[in-house]
This record gives sequence, C-alpha cells and structure tokens, in this order.
Amino acid sequence: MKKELSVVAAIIENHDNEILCALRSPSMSIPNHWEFPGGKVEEGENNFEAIEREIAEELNCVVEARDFFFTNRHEYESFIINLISIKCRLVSGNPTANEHSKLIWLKRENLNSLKWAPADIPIVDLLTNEEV
Ligand SMILES: Nc1nc2c([nH]c(=O)n2[C@H]2C[C@H](O)[C@@H](COP(=O)(O)OP(=O)(O)OP(=O)(O)O)O2)c(=O)[nH]1
Repeated sequence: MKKELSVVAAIIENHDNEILCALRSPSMSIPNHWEFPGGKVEEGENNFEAIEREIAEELNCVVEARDFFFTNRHEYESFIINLISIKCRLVSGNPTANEHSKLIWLKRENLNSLKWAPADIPIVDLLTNEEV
C-alpha cells in the first residue's frame, strides 16, 4: 500500500496581491517543479504550527497561519499526498531561498505559466480564479 503523507503549503501574498512561488531544486524530490513552500506535518503538531515552522526553516522569515484554503489529495507513483494549502500572513523578515532554487512573486493570472508539482495544480487553478 502507498504511504499517505500530510504536507502543508503556504499561500503568502504581498501588498501587490502577488503570491510567493518556490522552485524545488534539482536535489529535492519532484525536482525543478514549482510549489508553495512548506513541508511534512510532524507528529504532535497541528497544520498551522507545521506551516509556521516550515516557513521559518525554509525561508528565514516569520508567517502567521490565517485560514485553510484547499486540501488536495493526489496520488503520485510512490506515495499519496494530502496537500493542505493555508493562507499565511508575512509577519517579519524577507522570504529567502535556503533550499529552493528560486523564489518569485507572481500575480494570480500568471501562476499558470509555471510548471507546478502535479498535486498543486487544483490549488493554482482555484487561486487563479479567486476574486481579490
Ligand atoms: N512543500 C511542498 N511540498 C509539495 C508541494 N506539492 C507537492 O507535491 N509536494 C511534495 C513534495 C515532497 O514530496 C513532499 C513534501 O516534502 P518536503 O521535502 O517539502 O518536506 P520536508 O521539508 O518536511 O521534507 P524532509 O526534508 O523532511 O524530507 O510533498 C507543495 O506545494 N509544497
């Protein structure tokens, strides 16, 4: 049976209504695909705690988890992912790529131009069509 993982992913928006997109590096799993920064939920923490921890570790900045956006269950070849996207507010610091190859801010209408990790596509589609 395939392993099932819970992964939290941050939707962080700046004052120009642009959304932070992160490029997975060649050495990461699902390499060279774009994602919302985040990672696996660890034992004993809730989803909001997990995303705040992952962002501090990965991007050297502080976010506050605000609202659940959408959870997408996706079956990859070797595992099943429950990708929990969470709207987050940037509290302090500037997101910096520690592990990712690149970070960019994109307007909703341009999100579709990137090559996203397959599990992210329904979330990207919802964001693209979201009223701001
Ligand atoms: N963080 C994140 N991971 C995603 C997204 N979409 C997607 O398919 N994934 C996959 C990639 C990985 O297989 C898994 C998350 O693993 P990760 O490597 O980012 O998490 P982590 O920091 O906890 O990992 P690790 O170093 O402990 O192995 O979920 C996404 O939008 N954000």
